[in-house]
Amino acid sequence: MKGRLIYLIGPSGSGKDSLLDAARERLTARGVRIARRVITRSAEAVGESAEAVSHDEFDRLERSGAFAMSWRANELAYGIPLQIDQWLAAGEDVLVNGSRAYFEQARQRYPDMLTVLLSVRPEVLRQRLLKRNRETPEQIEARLARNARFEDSLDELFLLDNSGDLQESVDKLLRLIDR
Ligand SMILES: Nc1ncnc2c1ncn2[C@@H]1O[C@H](COP(=O)(O)OP(=O)(O)O)[C@@H](O)[C@H]1O
Ligand SMILES: O=P(O)(O)OC[C@H]1O[C@H](OP(=O)(O)OP(=O)(O)O)[C@H](O)[C@@H]1O
Repeated sequence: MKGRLIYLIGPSGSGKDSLLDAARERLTARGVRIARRVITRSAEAVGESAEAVSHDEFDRLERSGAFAMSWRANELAYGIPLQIDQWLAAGEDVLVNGSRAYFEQARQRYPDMLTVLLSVRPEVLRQRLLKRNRETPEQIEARLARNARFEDSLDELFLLDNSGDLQESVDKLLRLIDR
């Protein structure tokens, strides 16, 4: 039996990384793998949950077929290691921190994927991005402007509002996965 891909998407600052970190133990207990992304961000900014590489190294990995999925956004490149296909083939569910712009390509490759769109009220989103303090104010405005592209353009997905308490969002995510 094949495992299921869970494709978590949402605006920058909606809380994808926070949600995955907070849910990690309970996801692991359910046998859900969390894909570790490869990102061309500094090791310092990328944290523990991803692998930082240079642009050259990223291009080399991409050319050699190391990624099941890869995309570019926000001046960065992101790759999901090919290993997820082995996990799925072995019947394990895999959760990926994905991209809205890559949604159709992901769905073509994984037609049965469960898509979860994390959302946050716009005024809360700007405040969270400013408070996170990882990007410059210009980069934050560019990320907020990017969201207009995706309004009403995505379908067949579950909405998960993360404007409130993070633990409640963890509970909602697990309920969606358990359905
Ligand atoms: N439910 C929440 N309540 C309050 N702050 C949150 C919540 N979820 C995330 N945050 C904060 O919002 C900021 C953006 O979250 P992050 O996980 O980095 O988002 P993303 O990975 O989607 O860009 C972080 O500073 C994080 O601590
Ligand atoms: O097409 P989009 O939906 O806009 O997504 C573009 C990229 O931005 C996010 O990355 P990341 O979580 O590293 O950035 P963030 O922390 O700023 O959201 C998301 O996970 C994608 O990799």
